[in-house]
Amino acid sequence: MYQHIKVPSEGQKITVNADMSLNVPDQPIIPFIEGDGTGLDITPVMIKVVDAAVTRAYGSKKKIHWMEVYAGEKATKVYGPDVWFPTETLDALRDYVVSIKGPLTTPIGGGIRSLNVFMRQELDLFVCLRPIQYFEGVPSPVKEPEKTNMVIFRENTEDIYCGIEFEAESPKAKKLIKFLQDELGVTKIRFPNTSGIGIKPVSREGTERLVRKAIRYAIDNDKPNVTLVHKGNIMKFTEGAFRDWGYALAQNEFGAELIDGGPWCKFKSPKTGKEIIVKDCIADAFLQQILLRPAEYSVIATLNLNGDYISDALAAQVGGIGIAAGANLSDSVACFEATHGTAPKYAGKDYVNPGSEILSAEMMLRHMGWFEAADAVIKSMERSIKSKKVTYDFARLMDGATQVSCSGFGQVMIDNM
Ligand SMILES: NC(=O)C1=CN([C@@H]2O[C@H](COP(=O)(O)OP(=O)(O)OC[C@H]3O[C@@H](n4cnc5c(N)ncnc54)[C@H](OP(=O)(O)O)[C@@H]3O)[C@@H](O)[C@H]2O)C=CC1
Ligand SMILES: O=C(O)CCC(=O)C(=O)O
Ligand SMILES: [Mg+2]
Repeated sequence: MYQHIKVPSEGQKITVNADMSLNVPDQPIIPFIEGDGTGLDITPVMIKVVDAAVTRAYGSKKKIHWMEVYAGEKATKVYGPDVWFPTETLDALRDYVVSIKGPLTTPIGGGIRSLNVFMRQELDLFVCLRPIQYFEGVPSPVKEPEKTNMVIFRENTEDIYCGIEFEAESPKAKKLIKFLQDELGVTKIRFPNTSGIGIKPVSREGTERLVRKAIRYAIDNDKPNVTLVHKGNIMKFTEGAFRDWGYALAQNEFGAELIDGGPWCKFKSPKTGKEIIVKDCIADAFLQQILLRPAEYSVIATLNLNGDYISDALAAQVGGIGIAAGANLSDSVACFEATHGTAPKYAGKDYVNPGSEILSAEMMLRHMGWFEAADAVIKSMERSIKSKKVTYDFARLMDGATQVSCSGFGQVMIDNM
């Protein structure tokens, strides 16, 4: 069926029911993309730790059958020099429903466009879910890191991030500038002859499906508030519309009522009866609020680029992107991945923290309903950090730490299971 992907001889596919719940067999086949750069280091460690957690939780009753699929530099070696994201990789990620990937490199300026963005768009993985959780003992630059407890819902398919761009002085950029000037009456492009042009599409459908997921998450997980983060004062019809559509959805679909004339609004959780507040914050102010008043923010719904910046900033508050986990989700398909990139200077050195990909796998196990295995990962992570046997990123900030390698930390986690 596939050209280069080898389907494991044992194991079955995860399937999706009509109501979008999953059928997870005891022996599921899970596709994984190793990733570029430090993906080579962290992905094998993630697999070992997850296998140990599954065995710890279920003995021989359950087992993941890993199926390697290719993207990035490895794909060009397997499929040929220009094949960065083979169609059969997309097919496998879609067909097998739940997958995990290491980071993929995107060159700056020229070269290929982001393979990560490509995958999210092609599979319509419209939610980038990034929980920010603090583990006791993790060194943090803030005084009270435990007050940072947020979950980011980042729109994953739209915005300036989606790659509609035209290079300065190219015929297309010239044509677009002329169209803007002649047809749309745009008079204020500073340096029109040398401007590159980027387009920022933000739709009502795209906003609503993201904000709906964020509000449902708040209901299902007993969270006190959802904050729409935007730069709508400046970009009125994209980021401002995101805010307005988000508030309208809260009122129309969840029955939220205005607080003191709005725009903040609130509704009672149908699960707990507690109030959930829907509010908004302009993105620049938000970046200082999360440092100064983190306890006031819980679920964050935001646009693609804001969500990218906010993810790394919040991760730093609880110890850095070495332990920042994430998921790309559609209504049916899920591909889990760390928040960080390929950290090329550390590639192949068995050096970096595998925690972010391990915790992304923990989210994957929870998504599959394998809660006991997910709990085993979390407990082991807690114990391992407390033991102070940690990778360089924590060791350089922790008193009395013993620095271990990437694979060494994986072993520490397995020993602590
Ligand atoms: N989803 C994806 O696949 C993503 C891909 N990328 C791509 O990755 C490439 C490199 O991007 P770059 O901007 O350097 O960002 P990275 O996230 O790769 O690295 C930035 C810094 O974060 C720290 N860091 C990253 N990974 C780890 C880890 N596992 N453990 C501990 N610390 C870590 C390191 O800090 P220090 O130097 O202090 O040790 C590193 O120098 C780019 O091509 C980018 O496009 C970026 C983000 C996401
Ligand atoms: O696609 C990339 O190279 C970067 C993506 C990124 O930084 C992210 O999704 O957080
Ligand atoms: Mg990023």
